[in-house]
Amino acid sequence: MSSILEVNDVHKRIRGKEIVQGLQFSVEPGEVFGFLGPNGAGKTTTIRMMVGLSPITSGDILIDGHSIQKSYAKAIKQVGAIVENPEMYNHLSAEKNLIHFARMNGKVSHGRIDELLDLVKLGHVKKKKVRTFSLGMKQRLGIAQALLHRPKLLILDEPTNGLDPEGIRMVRAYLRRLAEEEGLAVIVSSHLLSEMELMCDRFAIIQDGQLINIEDQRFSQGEGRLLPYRVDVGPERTEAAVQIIKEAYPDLKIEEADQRLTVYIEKEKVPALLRYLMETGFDLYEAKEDRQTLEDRFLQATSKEDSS
Ligand SMILES: Nc1ncnc2c1ncn2[C@@H]1O[C@H](COP(=O)(O)OP(=O)(O)OP(=O)(O)O)[C@@H](O)[C@H]1O
Repeated sequence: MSSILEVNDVHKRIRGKEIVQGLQFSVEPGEVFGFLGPNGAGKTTTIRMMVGLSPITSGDILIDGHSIQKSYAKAIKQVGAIVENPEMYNHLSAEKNLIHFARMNGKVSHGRIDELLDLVKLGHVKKKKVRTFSLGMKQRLGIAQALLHRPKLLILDEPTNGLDPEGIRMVRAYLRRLAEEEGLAVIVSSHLLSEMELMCDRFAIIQDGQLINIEDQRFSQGEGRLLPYRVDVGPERTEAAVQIIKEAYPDLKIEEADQRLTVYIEKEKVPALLRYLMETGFDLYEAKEDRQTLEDRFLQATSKEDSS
């Protein structure tokens, strides 16, 4: 499968300051890709380069194989973006707004406009004036607008900014649907970890203009995956518990550290293991999945090395 977006060793320098330093990643059709980083990390600057709003100092960005620098028209044709707040005419209805933007885009059928209004769940209020809309409804209309020309890549800078939890939940739900049903690739930026975790298939963590890590959530979910499970049977009995587990589960990977044991096991098999330990005479002080939260991993990834 060929990537819809390729960011190749992109640098951005403004007045001698390196704001983006060699970013490199790609985004595939049908995935929701997050761009995560603290304030000032360089997310907006990178997104502005992706859509040709800001020149690239060195490196290149390809959209559907076309360089945004050398073949701007071809590249941008595949992009729908909301980088700043979507411009809407408050005195016009949702439908009229889309008709207006459709005219600027060339040919867009009324069918497409209705389809998009339904997709972002505004079909029932399409005749209402935008000034009566909540922020979340305006955001959704903005997304419909960005999708008018059937782009392959949708770019949203902080799409849930200023939304309440219900609004965030809705944005999340239809972005996922768009990616799955239309094969659209979606890039969202945010400084909120919890949002990225819920919304994205993968996300890049950036800090000080550098890519620190790419998390692929698809590998950390799903059946058959071995989870680290920490079991505390009391420090004196840890060694004995390891032996007894090995007898019944000879293939299980077991680690012992700090007088605690960690087994790598499928979630569905955990109750049987715990039952087995209790039936063989062990007390269980604690038994829980030993997975670092995203927040732990993020803090670990972004914590700076002590330079002293
Ligand atoms: N035109 C400019 N001139 C000078 N510095 C700039 C300019 N644009 C951005 N910067 C600096 O580049 C860095 C990255 O900014 P950017 O807006 O891309 O970060 P961000 O990750 O989007 O942050 P936020 O979440 O706050 O929007 C910041 O330190 C910012 O001050």
